[in-house]
Amino acid sequence: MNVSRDSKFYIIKSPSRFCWIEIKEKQKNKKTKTKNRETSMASSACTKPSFPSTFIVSSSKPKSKLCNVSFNNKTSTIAIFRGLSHSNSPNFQRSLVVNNVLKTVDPAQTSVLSSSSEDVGVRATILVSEKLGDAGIQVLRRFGHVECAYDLSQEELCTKISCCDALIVRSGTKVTREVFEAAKGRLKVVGRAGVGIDNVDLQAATEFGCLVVNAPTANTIAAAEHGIALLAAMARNVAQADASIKAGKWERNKYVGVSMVGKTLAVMGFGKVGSEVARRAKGLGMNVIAHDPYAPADRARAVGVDLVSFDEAISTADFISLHMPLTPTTNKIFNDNTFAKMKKGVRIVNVARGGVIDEDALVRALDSGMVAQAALDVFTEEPPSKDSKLVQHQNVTVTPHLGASTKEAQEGVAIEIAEAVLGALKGELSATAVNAPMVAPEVLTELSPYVVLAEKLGRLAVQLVCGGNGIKSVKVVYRSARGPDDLDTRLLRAMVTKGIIEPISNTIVNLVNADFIAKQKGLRISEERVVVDSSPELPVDSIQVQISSVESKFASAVSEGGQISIEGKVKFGVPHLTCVGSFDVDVSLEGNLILCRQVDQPGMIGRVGNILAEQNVNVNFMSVGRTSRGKKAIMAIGVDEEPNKDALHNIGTVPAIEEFVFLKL
Ligand SMILES: NC(=O)C1=CN([C@@H]2O[C@H](COP(=O)(O)OP(=O)(O)OC[C@H]3O[C@@H](n4cnc5c(N)ncnc54)[C@H](O)[C@@H]3O)[C@@H](O)[C@H]2O)C=CC1
Ligand SMILES: O=C(O)C(=O)COP(=O)(O)O
Repeated sequence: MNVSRDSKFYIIKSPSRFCWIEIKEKQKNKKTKTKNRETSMASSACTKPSFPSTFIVSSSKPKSKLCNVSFNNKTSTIAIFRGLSHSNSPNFQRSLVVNNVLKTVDPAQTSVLSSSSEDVGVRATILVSEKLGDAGIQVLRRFGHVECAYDLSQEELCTKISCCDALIVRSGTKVTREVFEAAKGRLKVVGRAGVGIDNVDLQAATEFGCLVVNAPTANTIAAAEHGIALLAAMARNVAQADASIKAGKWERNKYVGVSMVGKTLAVMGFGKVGSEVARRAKGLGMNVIAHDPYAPADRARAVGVDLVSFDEAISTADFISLHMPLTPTTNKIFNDNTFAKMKKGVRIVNVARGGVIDEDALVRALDSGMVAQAALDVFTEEPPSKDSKLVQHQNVTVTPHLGASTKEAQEGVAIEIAEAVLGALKGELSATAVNAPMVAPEVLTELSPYVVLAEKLGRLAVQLVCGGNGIKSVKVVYRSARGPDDLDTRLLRAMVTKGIIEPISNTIVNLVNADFIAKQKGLRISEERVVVDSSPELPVDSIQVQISSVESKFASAVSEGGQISIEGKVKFGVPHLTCVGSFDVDVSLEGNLILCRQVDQPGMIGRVGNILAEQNVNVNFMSVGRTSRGKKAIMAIGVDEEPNKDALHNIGTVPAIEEFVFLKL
């Protein structure tokens, strides 16, 4: 990027095809006014209200990356970076220099451009809508343009989101279907800087192909410590006594508490937080039991805790501490019925989610004395209304959702989520994905060449289909020496689906939405595993993609069973096509592919090779498979360039060639 002198002005020149430019609105002050005397517009062929299609900028320093520009009577600072954009301003616009002409770009297109042009290295835009630890923000800034905008209304969030590649939230931002709709496909990842994802519409995220990741471990201890803090504060009336003394009273008899030692604590939800609460409560001399329908008994035994039924837990406990997620099953699981089954005078702590308690029922239970006290960090609606009977109840201790709010936890969560979001933006699979299969890094490394193979086979298979009946049924057959437990095929299935759907629609398919999109398009993808006697070192020996009940534009691709069938293997890390219909071939799946069926006779490779060479098409691989000598043969030719119409026509005129097809990989 040059900013060259022309009279008083500097003209933007871009040696690269694309260059991102960011406009930052600047307040007019005396200083900028002076500079602006030199600023002028070259053109105002501007169709959009505030932005010209080409212009000349001035700069006080030649070759500066910061220039002043004036248009529509506004002064702006323009920051020019080759392939980068950066601004803290919420009012920035992205524009593009193409052949030295500055153009405005529809924000919705920006991700398409960035992914189609690697040399651009465009920085992702990451919106952080709630307070995130600085360490995480620093990590994010190394990779993307980070905008921190807190307390956005739902409308403001929807407006901003269409310019964002990633959104990072805590529990206060409702990421609804509306938000995903407003993102118009640009939003690639939502990062929840914490555990609970009940504020994110996961179904909508999945439908829109947006990955949701969370930071599940960094705030566990903070939440557990807060649970214990509330338990002790409630038992000893700390909050009430504090308020009383500050109100000028000295009520020693009123705030006599209860002891915790020897009492039974029921931990409801024996996950990360629940088990840490249990460990700590045992240290306080409590008898701890737990209820969790999904927790392994040996994990509980290791902490010295008995797993019991829901009813047993709530009916025997003196204290109940809630640590389950808010789901349709746990919604208001503590209600009039369940309070009625509790031991009279029970004390309840909730640092999980407000929604697991029917709050009106809890008020009734408190009023009747069934529940002696409650200590609540979370509420159905946050913040709760000022006159909430529950919050105002004298036997209730409240904190404003502080479970995760320690310095240590917030730094940890911020780094954990920043890394997860950046990984997702780079296209890596996340270990903390909430709406996509989690794939361990070592599994991913092992599977990565097969992922490429799976997508290319899908892409090839769909191009072999002709006729307008639509594809209804696809079968993926994996031949492998490994048993089903040692081979996770979700990723491979998703990539076959991507390969099949993307060439025939404008839908972007990824690991998140593959199954959903397939279902939506009425495409049934079934899988079969065949155990073969190959090396168990390799996860997969071969992948075969079959499309049934369709016609093929290349009849030889139809197997004896009547389906289009192609098969591939990974050889030395490179995906190869190894079988087309009933013909064995061996061609690396790089560049593009020509498949020809011919009468097996000498000189065929040379003839087709010459036709391609005449048109400057480079052959990178060639393989011939035949049924038997002198009969039918399939020639698979890998080509770097796309042959033009003449070349394809000339191949078709070679008398021994009975059919051929050109396929793009
Ligand atoms: N107040 C705060 O600031 C914080 C709140 N939390 C909340 O605490 C809860 C637990 O978090 P983690 O332990 O990290 O999650 P986790 O996923 O490790 O544990 C949740 C446990 O609940 C169990 N569970 C699910 N349905 C259940 C049911 N019907 N009955 C009993 N148990 C059930 C699960 O099997 C799992 O073991 C979540 O709701 C989370 O959002 C977490 C961190 C901070
Ligand atoms: O991690 C969780 O589930 C929490 O509830 C913490 O919420 P927060 O990030 O503090 O809004």
